[in-house]
Amino acid sequence: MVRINPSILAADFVNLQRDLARIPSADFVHVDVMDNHFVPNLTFGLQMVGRIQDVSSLPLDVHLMIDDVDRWAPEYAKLGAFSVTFHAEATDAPVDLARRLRSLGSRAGIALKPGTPAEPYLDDLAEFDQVLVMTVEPGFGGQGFLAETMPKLQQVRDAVDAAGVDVWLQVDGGIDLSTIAVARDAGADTFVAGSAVYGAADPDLRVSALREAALRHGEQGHTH
Ligand SMILES: O=C(CO)[C@H](O)[C@H](O)COP(=O)(O)O
Ligand SMILES: [Fe+2]
Repeated sequence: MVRINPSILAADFVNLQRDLARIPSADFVHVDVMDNHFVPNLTFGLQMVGRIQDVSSLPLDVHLMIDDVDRWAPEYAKLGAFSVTFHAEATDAPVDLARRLRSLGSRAGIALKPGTPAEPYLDDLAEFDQVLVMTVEPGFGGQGFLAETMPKLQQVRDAVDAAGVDVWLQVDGGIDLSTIAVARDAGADTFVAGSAVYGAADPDLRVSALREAALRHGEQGHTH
């Protein structure tokens, strides 16, 4: 199973509805919320994500790069977001927050910055629906893929398989037609791509090409 989630961080913010309609073959639309606090960049908040939820035909994969997630993440679940991912670095009680998100009907994701170890969360994998291993420092699109995050991704993949739990493994940052194979090989099944999709002349064709690149690689040697 391979999921391709285009990030609208690379879309045209004044033509978002048009750009949302340009990716019909995607699985989810990835929505990056930044507060200029947790990361040094600012995008949009609850009101905007509510409107995206209203007009999008794809389910929302919300990535919160904000502080105060205990307060704010449940609000995104209440909007009807399919999945809400908060950063591990932004809360002292990730399991409690994940339970709250699930109780509100959303999937619960936990994200790890490149320098954040996975070990503290590996015993609680069943509490989450998704682990996002960041492959860039969060905050900006268009950055280069950090291959040094791959051992951590593999570690999470091994722990998920050993526990026999259904947790999606997402990568986000610098995913393109070549790095998607590297991340697939290390165990990712859910791929966020911003500039690789919206920088293409035909974004939907690029979604298909990314999916094929991941699947083709999987056939050739992927064993997870
Ligand atoms: O969370 C993010 C940045 O913090 C974005 O989802 C990510 O960077 C996507 O952009 P690109 O594919 O261009 O790297
Ligand atoms: Fe993201």
